[in-house]
Amino acid sequence: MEVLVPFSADRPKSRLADALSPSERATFARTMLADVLAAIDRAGGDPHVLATDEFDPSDGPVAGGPSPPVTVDDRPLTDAVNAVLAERRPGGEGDPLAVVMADLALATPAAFDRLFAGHAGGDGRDRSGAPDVSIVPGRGGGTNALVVSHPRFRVDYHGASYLDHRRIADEVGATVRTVDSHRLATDVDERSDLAELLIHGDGAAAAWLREAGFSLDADGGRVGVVRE
Ligand SMILES: Nc1nc2c(ncn2[C@@H]2O[C@H](COP(=O)(O)OP(=O)(O)OP(=O)(O)O)[C@@H](O)[C@H]2O)c(=O)[nH]1
Ligand SMILES: C[C@H](OP(=O)(O)O)C(=O)O
Repeated sequence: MEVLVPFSADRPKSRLADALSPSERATFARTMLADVLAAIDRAGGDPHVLATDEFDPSDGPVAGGPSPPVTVDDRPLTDAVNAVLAERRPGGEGDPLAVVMADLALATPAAFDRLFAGHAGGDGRDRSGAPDVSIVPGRGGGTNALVVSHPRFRVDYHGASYLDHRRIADEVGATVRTVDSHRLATDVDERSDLAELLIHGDGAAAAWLREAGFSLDADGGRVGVVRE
């Protein structure tokens, strides 16, 4: 299955400005991207990066790993993803298309395998009974991942996009499966999300955080992070 991975190459992770410098945010975003691409690849997905600017996936902070094709489209996220959906027509002439955000730093191959299950995509899996659209809700009402098998479904990101996507699916007559996954529901946007990565992450991004001096702060209330 083709897996579109939107990536803000030129202006990443502004909400982490209170924890990381601009250059650190760029490196951290690329490191999370590398973890996500590796997990997709190991789940049998075929990643394709949709980036805001040119960059070379093979020339980054993480050696090795997949070096997927990169399409550059500097339009806003929603417009860029909808242009691909309109061209591919997944579930029409085209195979199902997954859309997975590049900041799902806890994602594992098993989590992606559960998401892809049932949506045939040239892998011969039986689609009988499969949903037209699978949605992975993110923290704060977002949409962390989708699998689309309906030619008229379109995205509308930001805000309570999970609810927007359920409405859009209803409007086009698409059946929906909501995928409840702790690992795929955790997108790393803000300082508080870094604790999740230190607790549950075992990839390059978690290692990068530790090497940058971050550790858990469990002194009172919800666990956070401190930086030495
Ligand atoms: N192609 C593309 N990807 C985007 C765009 N904005 C965000 N993304 C990617 O979409 C996913 C979700 O991004 P957000 O967390 O909303 O935005 P972000 O740029 O990572 O972080 P913030 O600057 O804090 O909003 C991440 O994989 C981003 O790299 C965009 O305008 N175009
Ligand atoms: C992509 C977007 O992320 P957020 O802006 O909510 O972090 C969304 O989930 O709709």
